[in-house]
Amino acid sequence: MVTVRAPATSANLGSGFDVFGAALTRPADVVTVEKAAETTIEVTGAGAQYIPEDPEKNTVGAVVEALDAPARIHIDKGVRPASGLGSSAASAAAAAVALNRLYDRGYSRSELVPIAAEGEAVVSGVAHSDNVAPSILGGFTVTTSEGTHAVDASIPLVVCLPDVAVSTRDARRVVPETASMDALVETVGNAATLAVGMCRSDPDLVGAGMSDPVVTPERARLITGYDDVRAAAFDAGATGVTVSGAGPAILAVCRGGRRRGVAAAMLDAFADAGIDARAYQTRIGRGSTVLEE
Ligand SMILES: Nc1ncnc2c1ncn2[C@@H]1O[C@H](COP(=O)(O)OP(=O)(O)OP(=O)(O)O)[C@@H](O)[C@H]1O
Ligand SMILES: N[C@@H](CCO)C(=O)O
Repeated sequence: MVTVRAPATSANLGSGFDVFGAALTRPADVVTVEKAAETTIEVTGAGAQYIPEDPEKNTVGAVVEALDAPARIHIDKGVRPASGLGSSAASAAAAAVALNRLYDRGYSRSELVPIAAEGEAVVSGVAHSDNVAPSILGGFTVTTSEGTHAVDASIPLVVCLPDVAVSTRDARRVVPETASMDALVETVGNAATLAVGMCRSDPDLVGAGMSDPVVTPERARLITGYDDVRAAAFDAGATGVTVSGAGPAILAVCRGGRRRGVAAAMLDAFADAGIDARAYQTRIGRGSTVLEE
């Protein structure tokens, strides 16, 4: 038996659509696997009632297939589905690390990233790796078709999760098919600024580099109260605010000591819009951890 904890993640970070990702210290999924002749999946925890236990429909089932590793699997969800916090990816990441150990497949953490990404194709139609990469490797990650680079960074964050669901599949439909050269130049500049900020663990640079003129404005329209929550976070001292992944969670970058005030301001703004929400005071953290084997 092997048990692995895989953290929630925030993908895109604004300017790095389908490329950037960051592991969060909390929340997390915990997946336990035991060898079995046939794969069965049991799901408990946050939003379990919305998650299929059929291996054909669960992200973990695709990982079992890719590793040829049938197992009795228990998923304890800490990351609510359709959150923008890499819920589907956290389960897939934990399962990839756990099944690799259980069956002694010998893949490196980096080699497990595309394997876990097969699960994302099951739910969103695209095997994007920007959530599974940080959930496995930890830190800030840059993922391209050539592979993933991970950087340890110490950046305080708040993620505010409203009590509404936005599926990645739906949120990908609003992504523009084209962008102007001006928008491209602005985005490249911002993404590069953010990457430098991560290497320096500088929340001012990271926050400034999250601005994105292409995808985020379209995604923000799907989140009731977004503009007010964003403004409230800036007023409380956030250095940057954007949609986390495909939403509806909203990510705020903070300097040390500002998270409590930023979290309270974001919750108040959602409440003013008539929406219940919860806030996680978190930071960029480590990837999947083996808890028991
Ligand atoms: N193991 C799993 N954990 C969570 N969701 C799963 C899992 N397997 C299948 N799903 C399905 O995936 C969908 C949620 O995935 P989706 O990518 O939309 O959200 P997310 O992972 O929270 O978001 P994001 O990728 O934007 O961070 C739901 O329809 C859910 O039923
Ligand atoms: N890059 C993905 C992350 C969400 O899973 C998107 O924004 O659609």
